[in-house]
Amino acid sequence: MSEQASSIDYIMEKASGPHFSGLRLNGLLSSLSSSSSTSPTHRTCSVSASASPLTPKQPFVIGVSGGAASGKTTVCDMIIQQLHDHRVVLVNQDSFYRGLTTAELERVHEYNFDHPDAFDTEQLLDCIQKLRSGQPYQIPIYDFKTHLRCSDSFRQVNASDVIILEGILVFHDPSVRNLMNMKIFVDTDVDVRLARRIRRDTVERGRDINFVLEQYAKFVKPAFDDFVLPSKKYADVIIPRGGENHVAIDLIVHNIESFIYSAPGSVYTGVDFCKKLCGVSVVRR
Ligand SMILES: Nc1ncnc2c1ncn2[C@@H]1O[C@H](COP(=O)(O)OP(=O)(O)O)[C@@H](O)[C@H]1O
Ligand SMILES: O=c1ccn([C@@H]2O[C@H](COP(=O)(O)O)[C@@H](O)[C@H]2O)c(=O)[nH]1
Repeated sequence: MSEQASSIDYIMEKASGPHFSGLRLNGLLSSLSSSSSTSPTHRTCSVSASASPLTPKQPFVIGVSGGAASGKTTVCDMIIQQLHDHRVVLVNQDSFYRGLTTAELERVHEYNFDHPDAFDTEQLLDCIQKLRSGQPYQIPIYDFKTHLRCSDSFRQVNASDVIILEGILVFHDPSVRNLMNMKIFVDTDVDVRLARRIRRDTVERGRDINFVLEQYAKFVKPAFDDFVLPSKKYADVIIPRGGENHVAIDLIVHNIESFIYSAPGSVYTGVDFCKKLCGVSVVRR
């Protein structure tokens, strides 16, 4: 054990006598949390109480929405990196795209991938419900080049402390949205999103530039205005500039950790949380 960790243990043990009743971490955290959520100026670090209250050890569900190429995946990766002491699973809404039929494939230029009906939301809901109740799930694998799902392989995900659901329309369906304990919207300038999309779709997804621009004007932009932007109002936290915004990401991670450490039935103790605040790595019991 490091010197820093052992000295924190010493301080906490010393404090755990008659004086310790003054440091009830759960109460402290919940009062901090509720005071921040009532103040508009602290809105960026409040946690939504919209999902049903967490039962012991139930995973914390985070929704991350925003326009295509806004930096959602990048933000999720940064959150996951900082939550390295915990079991975190990332679920991409993209994995739940319905594979196109032969007829749809023949007229792929006319297919709207940005409409809510393009996703199998029933299956996505089933996935989040199962993961939330601690069951494993086999997530489909969608191929952006063929517009089909792999018929014989899946991504197996297991029970976790935190579930992050990322996608352009994860706030659209109320039954999915209501499973979330925290909702984040990544807000990136429209020109930046288009420039990134052109690069990604031509380089990584092997698309022709004319197809990308035509698809953008015909489907992506109108669907952003009709479905994605209106769902921004459900967000608890709005991150301007996506992954560049380290301050917002640090605040979010801090808030998630305070919930994990203070959840009823948590495997962590108040000492763990104090260690974490002091920058000491905490190992799950
Ligand atoms: N802050 C950033 N600066 C530069 N490029 C970025 C930044 N964030 C994301 N990108 C790039 O933009 C593209 C889309 O980012 P991604 O995180 O996958 O967005 P989304 O998941 O919203 O589609 C990727 O190629 C990624 O590398
Ligand atoms: O076969 C497909 C499926 C989806 N798209 C586009 O992808 C984006 C959503 O992905 P992000 O990772 O959130 O950027 C959406 O705008 C669809 O238009 C596609 O082009 N082809």
